[in-house]
Amino acid sequence: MTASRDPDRLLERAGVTGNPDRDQHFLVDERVLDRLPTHLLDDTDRSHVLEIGGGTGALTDRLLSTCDRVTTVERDPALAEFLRQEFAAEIDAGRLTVVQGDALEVDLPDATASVSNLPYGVSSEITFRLLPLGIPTVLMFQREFAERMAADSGTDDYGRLSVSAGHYADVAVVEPVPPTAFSPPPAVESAIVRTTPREPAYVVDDEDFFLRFVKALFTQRRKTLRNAVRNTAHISGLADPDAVVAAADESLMSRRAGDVAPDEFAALATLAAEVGQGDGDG
Ligand SMILES: C[S@@+](CC[C@H](N)C(=O)[O-])C[C@H]1O[C@@H](n2cnc3c(N)ncnc32)[C@H](O)[C@@H]1O
Repeated sequence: MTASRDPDRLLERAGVTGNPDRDQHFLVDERVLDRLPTHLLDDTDRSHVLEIGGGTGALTDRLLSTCDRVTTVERDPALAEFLRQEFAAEIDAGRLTVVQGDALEVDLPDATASVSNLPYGVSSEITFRLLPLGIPTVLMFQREFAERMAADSGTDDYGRLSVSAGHYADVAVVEPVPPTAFSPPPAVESAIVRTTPREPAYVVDDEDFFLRFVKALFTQRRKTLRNAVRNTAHISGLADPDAVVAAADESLMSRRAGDVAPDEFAALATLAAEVGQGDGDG
């Protein structure tokens, strides 16, 4: 990091205070900022790192020190303009691209990894744009969200978020972060999560159906899958849930959603899409 880019000076130069209504909580704890990129595994390809929510550039600066090239996406036009001025030399050298826009809408580049302090209001939507890219990520989340995402089957926190994330990646909470690390401090605790892409054991052709199916089954997490598949057909859109129950492994159907691993859900969703859609469009 260059000394003139310590987080407080960046905030001062940008002339902002951070607006929680716009998901703006800037990291000001230098140790947390320094550690964020180090949570990428050693063998991670750092040739092009994607940052969502550049803010005033405190993390962008760290990424430029540890990675070859960075693209940062920032929705706020004033902050994007500040980043363009502050980092003009890096932009001219072809090491930084600032994209002004909504990370849910802009085309994301072919990055090799992502390190981001995410806007919490849209962290779920952004995560499910990033994970299908199949790249390693280190992301800051609201702590409760992070714990649900990383939860193992059989625990209270395990749910549709853990299954959907676990389908794409191995997920680990690597560091808790207190509100005092941010300006202004958020009302919630935070945590840094590392995701390492994995090849799902079952390729799900229809991701939308998979996510809808898992969501539906977790609305009945205390019922056996046999009952949950039948009772939630109106949510998952299955035309013929009985056909799914008949075709699926009997012992799996006797278990509850909270005890079923992501790969088992993927296999069941693949089967359900094949045999449970009825004759029509499902
Ligand atoms: C939690 S702050 C992090 C800022 C900076 N990276 C840091 O660590 O200090 C999130 C940033 O994301 C921006 N943001 C909010 N919603 C966004 C969206 N949908 N797409 C892109 N950026 C967004 C905010 O303006 C803010 O600068």
